[in-house]
Parts: sequence; C-alpha cells; structure tokens
Amino acid sequence: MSKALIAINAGSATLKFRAYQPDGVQLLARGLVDRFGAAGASLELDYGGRQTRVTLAGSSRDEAVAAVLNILADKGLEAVAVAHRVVHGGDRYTSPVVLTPEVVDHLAELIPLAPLHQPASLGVMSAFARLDSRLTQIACFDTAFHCGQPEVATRFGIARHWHEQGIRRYGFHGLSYASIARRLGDMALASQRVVVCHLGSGASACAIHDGRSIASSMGFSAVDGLMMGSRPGNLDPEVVLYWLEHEGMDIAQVRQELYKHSGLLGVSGLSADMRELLASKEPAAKEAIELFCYRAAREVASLATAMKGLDAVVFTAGIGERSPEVRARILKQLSWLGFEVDLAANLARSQRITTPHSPRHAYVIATDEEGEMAREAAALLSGDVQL
Ligand SMILES: Nc1ncnc2c1ncn2[C@@H]1O[C@H](COP(=O)(O)OP(=O)(O)O)[C@@H](O)[C@H]1O
Ligand SMILES: CC(=O)OP(=O)(O)O
Ligand SMILES: [Mg+2]
Repeated sequence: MSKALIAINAGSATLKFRAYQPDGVQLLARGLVDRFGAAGASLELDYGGRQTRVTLAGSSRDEAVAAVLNILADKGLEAVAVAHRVVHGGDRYTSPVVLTPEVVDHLAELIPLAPLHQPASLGVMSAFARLDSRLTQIACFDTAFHCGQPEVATRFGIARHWHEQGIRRYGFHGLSYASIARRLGDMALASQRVVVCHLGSGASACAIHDGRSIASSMGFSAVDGLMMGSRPGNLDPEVVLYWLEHEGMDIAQVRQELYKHSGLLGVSGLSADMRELLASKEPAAKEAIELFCYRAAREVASLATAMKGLDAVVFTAGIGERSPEVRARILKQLSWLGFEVDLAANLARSQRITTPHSPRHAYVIATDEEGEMAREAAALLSGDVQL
C-alpha cells in the first residue's frame, strides 16, 4: 500500500476529495460523492485516468466516508492524513491546525456563522475519526488567507466593542484565492493589482496584490457580497428586521430565506444552477443572470478602489471557469475600465480572454482548493508527524 494524504472539500450536497502523495503535491486520485449523506448517494473516482462509479447502499455520512477509504484502498492507497476545508476559523485560526477535541469544540461554536458549511465539515471529521482513529486530521481554513487584510477592510460601521467581540469582516473562499495567488506568481503577475471573481454555488470576489488579500466581498458570514446560487449577497439589514417584525418569520425561517431561497434561485424562481438559467428562455431567468453579472461587476470596481487601482481580473470556480457568457457580460459592464474581450479566446476558455491590446487583461484560472489544502497540510505535518 502507498501512503496518501487526502484533501476533503465537504459541501452541503457533495463531498469532493483528492488523494496526494504525502508531499501534498503529487496528485494520485480524485473523486466526488454526489448526494452526500442522502439516499441514492454515488461515488465517482478518477484514478490514473480511469473512472469508477459506485452507488452507495446506505445514506449515512459514515457509509460515504467508509466508501471513500475503501475505494482508495482498492487502488492500493492507504490514507494516513486527511485535510479538511473548513469555511470559518473565526478569530482564533489563522493557519491550518491538527484536529483535537478542543479544536473541534471551537469549530462547532462557529456553526451559526456558517450554517451551510460548518456542520458538513464537522460531520465528515467525526465520520473519519470513528472509522479510523489513527488518522491525523487537519483543518485548513477559508478565512485564513484574508487574515492579513488592512484593518479598515475588516471593520463594519458598528460600535467598536462588537469588532472586539469578533463581529467583523472575515472573507471566505480563501483556499481558492490562495491557489489563484500561487498561480498569479507562476504567471509573473504577482505585482499586479488583481480582482479575482470566484463564481461557484457560493460566489465572492477578492482584491489580491503581491500574493495577499487586500479586501473581500464576503464579510462576517458567507452570505454577504455577490449574489449567489441561493444566497442574496449584500442585503440591507432592515429587510431582515422587516421579515421578523412584519412577516412573522422566525429566525430559522429567515436563515432559510437567506441561505436557501434567495440568489439565482429566488430571483429566477427556477433554479440555483447557472447552467439551467442560461438554457432557459424565461424572462425571470434572464433577470437573475443580469443581476448576478451586474452585482459582480459593481463589486470588481469597488475592490479596485481598495487597491487604489486595477490591472487585471481573474475568473475562477464553476461559473467563472465554464461560462463564457457570464464572463463576457461582467467584462462588458467593466469595459469603461479598459477590458476588451477577445470573443474567440473567451469561448475557447483560453487563459487570457482579452485582446492583446486591451488596456487591462482578464484571465481564466482553475481554482485548486484541494491542492492548496494538501500543500498546507503537508507543510504542517512535515514538522512533527511521521508520514
Ligand atoms: N458549463 C457551465 N456553464 C455555466 N455554469 C456552469 C457550468 N458548469 C458548472 N456551472 C455552474 O457552476 C456552479 C457550481 O460551481 P462550483 O464551483 O462547482 O460550486 P461549489 O463548489 O460551491 O458547489 C453552478 O451554478 C453550476 O451551474
Ligand atoms: C464560502 C462558500 O460560500 O463556499 P461555497 O462556495 O463552497 O458554498
Ligand atoms: Mg465551492
């Protein structure tokens, strides 16, 4: 058996995983559990270019995690460490940590700030611990990349004691942004002032300069900022008070509204999935896409101000990497800033999608959240754990 480091990205409906050599660099296998934790869950694995797909008999998270470990073992890979994407590290965690019961308790305290994501990660951690108590588990944080932001970018305009209590802007999708910052370095673009648009089910944008986060569209929670699949992004807080006071909604209903019924789904009335909206002829679907692009373009210009200028825009994640239409629409709104889209390059998903003479450039770069976690975990473990 070869030893492997597993990177886990647990979402509310899917569990994505990758297996690496213990150095955290060499990719060995990648896979996905669809309908994770539900009936009819299936597991797909790509190992050496060959695909395997199995339907899971049970619907529990433990069964899904056991199936992941078993399918890797079938390929001769023995998991010795698992790195988890954890959306919220709060004030306490600014770099990856080895999981202990104390760390797990701290992460559980943050569930109210990331109700869609944190329970899924904690559930997977406990499933791994139950199945193989010898595994070293590591938490890698989406908030960590943003922790060096200038103080002004982290504050809300509320009384300062709240800030001191941790009610501040954190920013998320940090593992994705760290992987993009690394690629910008490889492309000799680190010194440019770049706004990265991570457009997936969750969506955010981040101002990156010299490999560091300067400001982010997401704040205290992953509900802020851009409009998303089923989250509204920026919302006047009086709307929430209105729902509570005049619509008789309770906190749980408000939370459902904010996390599950808004965004592309709420505006279109059809779907949270951008592919379905792009394929639809319904006026409400077109309106939802228009609002999505409009809000993203406005946020790019706002983040540019945080860097006192803008040299380039990067698109990443599901929609950013795969939808030429969404990219073109956002860049069209930003044409006044000097983005000239190269239509053929955009359709072909070239790395650069602006014309050679465009005053500013836009790029498409694949995000690599799992790769970032694997590197972070390997670096952490190389110090004190024998793999
Ligand atoms: N070819 C495509 N064109 C447009 N949108 C796409 C395409 N492929 C995937 N998407 C969209 O990407 C989004 C999911 O992005 P992803 O980064 O995988 O999200 P997450 O990891 O947060 O679940 C969905 O809205 C999906 O419709
Ligand atoms: C932070 C966040 O919104 O994550 P995701 O895009 O995976 O939902
Ligand atoms: Mg994601």
